[in-house]
Amino acid sequence: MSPVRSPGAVEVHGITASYADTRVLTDVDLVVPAGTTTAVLGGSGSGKTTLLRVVAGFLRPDSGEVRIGDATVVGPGTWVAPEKRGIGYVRQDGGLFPHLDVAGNIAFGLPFPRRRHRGRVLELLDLVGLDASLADRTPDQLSGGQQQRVALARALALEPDVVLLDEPFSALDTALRESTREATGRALREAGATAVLVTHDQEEALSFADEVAILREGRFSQVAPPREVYGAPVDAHVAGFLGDAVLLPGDADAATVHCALGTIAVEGAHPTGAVQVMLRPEQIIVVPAADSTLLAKVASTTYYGHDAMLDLLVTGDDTAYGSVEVRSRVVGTSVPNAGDVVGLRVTGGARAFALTS
Ligand SMILES: Nc1ncnc2c1ncn2[C@@H]1O[C@H](COP(=O)(O)OP(=O)(O)OP(=O)(O)O)[C@@H](O)[C@H]1O
Repeated sequence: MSPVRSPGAVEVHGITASYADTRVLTDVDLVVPAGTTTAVLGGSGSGKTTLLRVVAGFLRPDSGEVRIGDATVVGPGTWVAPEKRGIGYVRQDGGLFPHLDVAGNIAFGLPFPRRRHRGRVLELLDLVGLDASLADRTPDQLSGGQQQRVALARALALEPDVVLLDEPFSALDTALRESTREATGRALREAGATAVLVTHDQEEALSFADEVAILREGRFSQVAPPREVYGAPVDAHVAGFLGDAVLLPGDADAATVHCALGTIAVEGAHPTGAVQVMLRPEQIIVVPAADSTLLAKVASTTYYGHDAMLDLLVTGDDTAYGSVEVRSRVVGTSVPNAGDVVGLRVTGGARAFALTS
C-alpha cells in the first residue's frame, strides 16, 4: 500500500436534486474535510443515497456544485464522469461479482498488468483484515462480513481519494457488524481516504465518524462532531433522532430552566420563557428515596444486560408542571423493580428549545 496520502475534501454546495418532478435534496451544503469520515444519518427516504449518487456522478443534480479536492466535478457547465472522479463506492449488499473469486473481484478495476500482481491483492486483503487464504474463494463461500470487507478492498484497490459507503453494515448481525465496522474504519484511515458513510443507525454514526450530518426531508438539520450532535442537538427532532431524549415543558431564564425535575442549569444558546426542556436519560440519576426530595415511581423497566431503561412517573414539588414521565438509563447491576419509589437527581446541564421546534 502506498503511504498515507493527503486527498482533498469533499464539498457539496447548494445541491438540489430530484427524480422527475419529486425534489429530494434542497439546497444542501456539506463539507467533509480531507482524510476524515462524515456519517450522513437520516430516516428512510430522507435523501441519503441520493446525495451519495450525486457525489459519485450517478445522478445529475438540478443545481449546485460538488468539489473533490481542487477539482469541481459538478457545477455550472462542468460534469466529470463517475469513473474520472477518483471515488470508490461500497453498496449495502457488497455487489461482488459472483463468477469471480476474491482476488478477481479485488483486482477487477486495476489496469490489466496490475491485475496479475497477486501481491497487491494480498496487501488489500490485509488492509481490510482478511486472511490471504480467502483469495481463491468465490463470494458464496464467504460470510456477509467477509463479503463486505472484500467489497471495501475492491473499492480501495484504485486508491480513490474518496470512498462512499451506502449502509455497508446494515445486513450484518450485531457482532459481525461491529468487527466489520472497525476493520473498515482502520482501512480507511490507513488508506488516508476521505469517506462519507450513509446509515440510519445512530450508534454507528456516532462511533464511526468524525462528523455526523443529520438529514431530514432533504436538508441538513445539523452537522457536527458526534459529542456535539448528541450533547448539543439544535432542536427536539435532532435530539429525538439521535438517541433517547427526555422532553419536558418548562420555563427558561438566562441561566436555568425550571421544570417538574426542579431548577436545572441550561447550556448553549436558548430562548427564554416557555420552552421544551431536553435531557438525556443518563443525566437522570436514580438514588435511594431517602436521599432526595424529588421522588418518582418506577412504571416499567427494560433490561438490556449492560444497562436498563426505566420509565418513571414524577410528581415534582412544583405542581405547575403536574406529573411527567421521564426515562432514566441505569447500569444493569442495579435495576429497581416496577412499582418501587426512588429518588432522582439530575446531573449536567439541560438544553432548552423553542416550543415550535
Ligand atoms: N430512481 C428513483 N426514481 C424516483 N424516485 C426515487 C428514486 N430513487 C429514490 N427515489 C425517492 O427519493 C427519495 C429519497 O430516496 P433515497 O434513496 O435517497 O433515500 P434514503 O434516505 O437513502 O432512504 P433509505 O434509508 O430508505 O435507503 C425517496 O422518497 C425515494 O422513494
